[in-house]
Amino acid sequence: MGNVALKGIDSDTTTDSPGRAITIPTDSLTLDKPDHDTREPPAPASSGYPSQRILFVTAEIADFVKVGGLGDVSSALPRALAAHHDIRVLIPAYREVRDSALKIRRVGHLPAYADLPACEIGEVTCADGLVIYVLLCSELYERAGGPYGTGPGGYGSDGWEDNDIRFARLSLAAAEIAAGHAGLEWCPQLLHLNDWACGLAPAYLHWQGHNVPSVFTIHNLAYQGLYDASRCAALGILDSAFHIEGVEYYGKLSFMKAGITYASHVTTVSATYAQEITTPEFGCGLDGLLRCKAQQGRLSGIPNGIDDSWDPRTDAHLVQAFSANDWRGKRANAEYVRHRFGLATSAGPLFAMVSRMVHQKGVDLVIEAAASIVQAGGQLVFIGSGERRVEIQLDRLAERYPGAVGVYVGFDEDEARCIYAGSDFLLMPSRFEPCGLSQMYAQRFGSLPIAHRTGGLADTIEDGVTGFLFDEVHLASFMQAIQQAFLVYRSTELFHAMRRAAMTGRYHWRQSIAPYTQLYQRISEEAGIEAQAAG
Ligand SMILES: Nc1ncnc2c1ncn2[C@@H]1O[C@H](COP(=O)(O)OP(=O)(O)O[C@H]2O[C@H](CO)[C@@H](O)[C@H](O)[C@H]2O)[C@@H](O)[C@H]1O
Repeated sequence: MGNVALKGIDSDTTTDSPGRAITIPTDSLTLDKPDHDTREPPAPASSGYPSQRILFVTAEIADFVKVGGLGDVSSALPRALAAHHDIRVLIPAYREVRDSALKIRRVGHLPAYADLPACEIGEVTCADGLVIYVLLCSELYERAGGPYGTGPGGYGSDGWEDNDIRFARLSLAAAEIAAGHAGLEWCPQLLHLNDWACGLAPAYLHWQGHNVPSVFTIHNLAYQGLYDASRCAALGILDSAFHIEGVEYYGKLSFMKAGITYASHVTTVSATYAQEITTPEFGCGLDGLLRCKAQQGRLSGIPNGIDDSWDPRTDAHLVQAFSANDWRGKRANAEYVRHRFGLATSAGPLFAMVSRMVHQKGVDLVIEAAASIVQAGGQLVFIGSGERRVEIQLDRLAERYPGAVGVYVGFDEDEARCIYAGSDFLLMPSRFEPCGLSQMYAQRFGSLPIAHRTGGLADTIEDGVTGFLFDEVHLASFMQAIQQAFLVYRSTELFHAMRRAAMTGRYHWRQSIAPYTQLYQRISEEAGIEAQAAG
């Protein structure tokens, strides 16, 4: 693949410093493409594999409650997999579930176990037919606040004081349903578990002697569900399981480690992150265990996708629909965002950050870069919530640069969609990023991501084609990428070519069906063989 300076662009406008031309791989360009092309490359066939009954277990789902990307995945992936499998979801019955208009039918009951209270299982059928089991236990789940605590922005175990009980209850419910002990008419053949909140499920299955295969997906290794060892008895965890090859992690009980240790297979949400977490730099103290899983062929990366609702031609949240080559609609969204955030009319580029405002996301770097962006004629909008200290810094930034920096501290998906549609560039200097959905949404909406070359960002952004990547999480490296973005912005033809390339949809959940299906089949066969051998 050759990298050449783009034909027809004045070389002066594509060079920021001697010898540093902005280049674009010629065979990736879609310069002559007439319109936004969302055709997917054909996904590898999954039809040769039998359909399975799968219980997808999660602490959040965008249908009811979403803190971040896990909520999106939990809503979209089971729906995509439903094309091939009988897949149902299990979530706690949070207040938002009870308050929704959907009818809850009581279908099962689970007894108390250790300090985990008895609970009931309700069944909800969404308008599109997706069946969601909800764990009814008002003392644990019906509260004013988020799924993990009152503070927004994290998947942490440091929120509600009884999160160990709340999520052990969820995990045990999943295990009991899989073992056929919940009184449901439906019994899964396989569990698909997500992040630390479900980590104890395969452990309970193992301790209770049930051979049900499970996939444990890591969406973010940094949030581990760590608790004092003295909590084991309350959660029904035997002393004999509290050791280095069980659930013990540097003297603490780790839900994340339980999931990794006892699940049949561990996945994470991009190929690069699957490799990164086997290193001390990204492994959060679990890299040794993860290296071992990788050597056994029990760790893989299956990238996230995005669903059909992310389409600028049809998204009803936007002030005006648009497509590639129809930039009037995109400009109308930019005007809306500028107006909404109190920014001045400007011919300069609009940079955006849509994110949980936490250390992972590198918002400190964006705050550092803000002065240079504004001085160069750019504007910035932020939407997000998270660490209070960061929120205050953002508010100060907006006060310092009235008309050039706008901040909304909070969570609002409709506004987030307008910002992806209205912005020219999305800033994502994440220190690590398991996959990242925001950069895919931005690309689909013609906003070019400027991102750290890590995890899923490295896998989903083509530097100089569909966005910009930089190598080191420090200001100088980030600023180089921002300077490239300014240069491209000034060269309309190149800018529009990159936008078109970014908008050409390549990341769809349909592409995840085959790899998950193949994995489900493999671990089911292995469980069957082991069961026969054991019998
Ligand atoms: N203030 C706000 N208002 C409205 N919407 C907001 C918002 N702040 C964030 N969002 C939305 O939240 C989602 C964020 O998803 P990401 O995947 O980019 O990151 P997150 O770290 O939450 O997810 C983790 O899990 C996912 C799923 O696997 C991985 O992709 C990711 O790398 C990992 O860190 C996007 O839908 C974004 O639009």
